[in-house]
Amino acid sequence: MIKIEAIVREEKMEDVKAALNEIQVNGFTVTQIMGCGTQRGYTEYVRGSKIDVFLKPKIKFEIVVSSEDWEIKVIDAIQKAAFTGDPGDGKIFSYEIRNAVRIRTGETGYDALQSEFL
Ligand SMILES: Nc1ncnc2c1ncn2[C@@H]1O[C@H](COP(=O)(O)OP(=O)(O)OP(=O)(O)O)[C@@H](O)[C@H]1O
Repeated sequence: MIKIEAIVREEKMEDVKAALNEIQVNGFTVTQIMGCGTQRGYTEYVRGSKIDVFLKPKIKFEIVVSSEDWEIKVIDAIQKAAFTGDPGDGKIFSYEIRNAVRIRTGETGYDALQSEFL
């Protein structure tokens, strides 16, 4: 099993949700987070006042899939949906995970994922 973490712009949350629904991934976690990338430590003017911005609000998606084919499909969908071409579009990470458990049934591993599409 592979976990994909995608950190995207707040305003791209609905587009990414729609893209995941489109490819029939409906099990995922969304969290409001703060983060910084290469834009770290720049200056912004808010209502005439200068502020040093370090962390910016972002949205994190977490999706666990059962195969590399699904990993590619999910990453491709997120990349297209979250893209603007401007700095700060975000990052996608993926890594292997050891196990999953469906609490209701006790199923583990692949069986614990939503088997009708993964
Ligand atoms: N090396 C990293 N480790 C963990 N999280 C990271 C890392 N780099 C970026 N992030 C997370 O990704 C978010 C988005 O990063 P950001 O888009 O600014 O990346 P970037 O590499 O600077 O891209 P860009 O060149 O498009 O600005 C950050 O706010 C942070 O939450």
